[in-house]
Order: sequence, then C-alpha cells, then structure tokens
Amino acid sequence: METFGARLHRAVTERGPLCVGIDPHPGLLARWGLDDDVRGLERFAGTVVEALGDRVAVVKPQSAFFERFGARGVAILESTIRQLRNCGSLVLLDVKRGDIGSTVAAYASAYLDPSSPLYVDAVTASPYLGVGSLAPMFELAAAHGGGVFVLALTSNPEGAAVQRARAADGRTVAQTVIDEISQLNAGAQPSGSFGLVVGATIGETGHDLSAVNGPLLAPGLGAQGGSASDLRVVFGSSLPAVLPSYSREVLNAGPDLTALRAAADRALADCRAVLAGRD
Ligand SMILES: O=C(O)c1cc(=O)[nH]c(=O)n1[C@@H]1O[C@H](COP(=O)(O)O)[C@@H](O)[C@H]1O
Repeated sequence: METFGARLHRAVTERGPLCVGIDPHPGLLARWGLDDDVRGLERFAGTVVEALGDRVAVVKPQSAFFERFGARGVAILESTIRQLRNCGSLVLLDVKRGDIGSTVAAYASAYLDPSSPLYVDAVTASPYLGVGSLAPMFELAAAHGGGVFVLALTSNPEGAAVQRARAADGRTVAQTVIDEISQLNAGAQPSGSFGLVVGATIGETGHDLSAVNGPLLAPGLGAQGGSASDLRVVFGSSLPAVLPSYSREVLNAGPDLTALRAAADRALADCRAVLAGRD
C-alpha cells in the first residue's frame, strides 16, 4: 500500500505544488450567478471539479459550506469527493476535527476508513485537545494510506494567543505540536503522511520546522492577504515541503472554466517561482 506521503509526493511532482479549496461562500455563489441553495452548491462544486479536478494536485472541499445545507449538502460533498477522485486529484477534506480520543476514533472512521461514504485521502485536524487525542486518526490514516494535516500556526490573527503561548518547558504550544508530528514522520520516505498547517500570513515566527519530514499546508494566500513571496519568510529552508493553498483567490475567477484554470495556473506559477528559489 502506498502511503499518503508518497501519493502526495507523486501528485505534486506530476501536477505541481498547489491545493485549491472548494469554499462555496454565499457571496461567491451570487457572483457566479447561482442561487444560495443546494442546486447552486451542486453547480458550484461541479464546476470546480470540471475546471480543476484533472490538473490540480490537491483539492480541499471546506465541509462547512456543504454542511450549511444539511443532509442534502453533505450528499453533494459525497458526490464531489467521488468526482474528484475519478479526476485523479487528491482530496483533502477541511473539517478541522478534534475531540477526546474515543470520539476522534469515530471521526477517523467517518473520513479515513475506505468503506465510509465520506472517505477522503486526508483531513484537517485540530490538536488543541492534545495531539495525543488525535492518535485514532493517525492510526487509521496509517493503516489505509491516508493523511492528517494538523493545525500548528493558523492564518487567522486570533490563533497566535493560543498557539504561541509558552508551555512549561519554554517551547510554544505550536512548537510542541510541530515536534510531535515530526516524531510521527521520522524516517518516512519520500515524505511522511502527517502534515502541519502553517498560515502564509504569519510572518517570521522563529518556529523550527526542519524536522517535520511531512507536508506543510499553507493557507491564507490571496483573499487573506498572504502572497507567494511571503512563503519564503514564513518557511525559510522548509520551502520544499510547502503545499500552497488558495480558495477565494482562484474561485473568484469562476464560473468560466478557462478563467478558473488560468487563475489556478497563475497561482501555481507564482508559488513555483518562490519554492524553486527563483523569485
Ligand atoms: O486548514 C485550513 O485549510 C485553514 C487553516 C488556516 O490556518 N487558515 C485557513 O484559512 N484555512 C482554510 O483555508 C481556506 C482559506 O480560504 P481563502 O481565504 O478563501 O483562500 C478556508 O477554507 C479556511 O477554513
């Protein structure tokens, strides 16, 4: 069985380092001439899949925008996941789950068990009930070639008060998360399956990402003010592991398929230049 780390490495090699989010904000539905209802949601998600599913390495549906419509919205999330898989992109479901371990086990089976209707390649998870509480997710992911992206230093300004607080040993809380995920990835080739989320907006913070040996998801680009060149400041020598992630910046170009593809191509070109040290 190929690990998620290996599958992601292959996808990025073939398609380039880019993740595009499917975030059907009400304002975006309106901008695309769609109603803020289940049919609008279905058209929106279907258009993104058609435009980008066969060219972007990772697509990240934001579960909240599907859950907003109840069971019918979740049914569209299910079919969007299936369609993405058929197009060959990896699906990272943005659900930011976190809970006591026994409940995390249920979340794990919802998203990381291949027999689940919502089975995806990877999920986002929150470690703020303790990284150890996410163990059932790590175990199920490892058993089935899945991945987990754990929040470390988020892109929103409110995150710093919690994430940069100091633990008893002097490390920041985020550094303790980074170090625990690094241990899970130790020795994995070509890369571990457990990623971290580090926002492109946070500037230089002095956190040590050098031992992570796993993917670094970088949201906050575009709509939240982060730019490709900020990646160099935030990630320094860890740039090769960065997976830049855009939602509204690319989605604003829709619903025209050609314009969506051009926006994704532009985002990829901007990031490639920085990741390759050319910019
Ligand atoms: O886990 C995430 O993807 C995430 C983490 C983070 O620190 N900041 C962040 O914005 N995100 C998600 O990334 C997406 C950002 O969307 P845009 O600001 O439109 O690019 C949203 O779906 C957020 O929920």
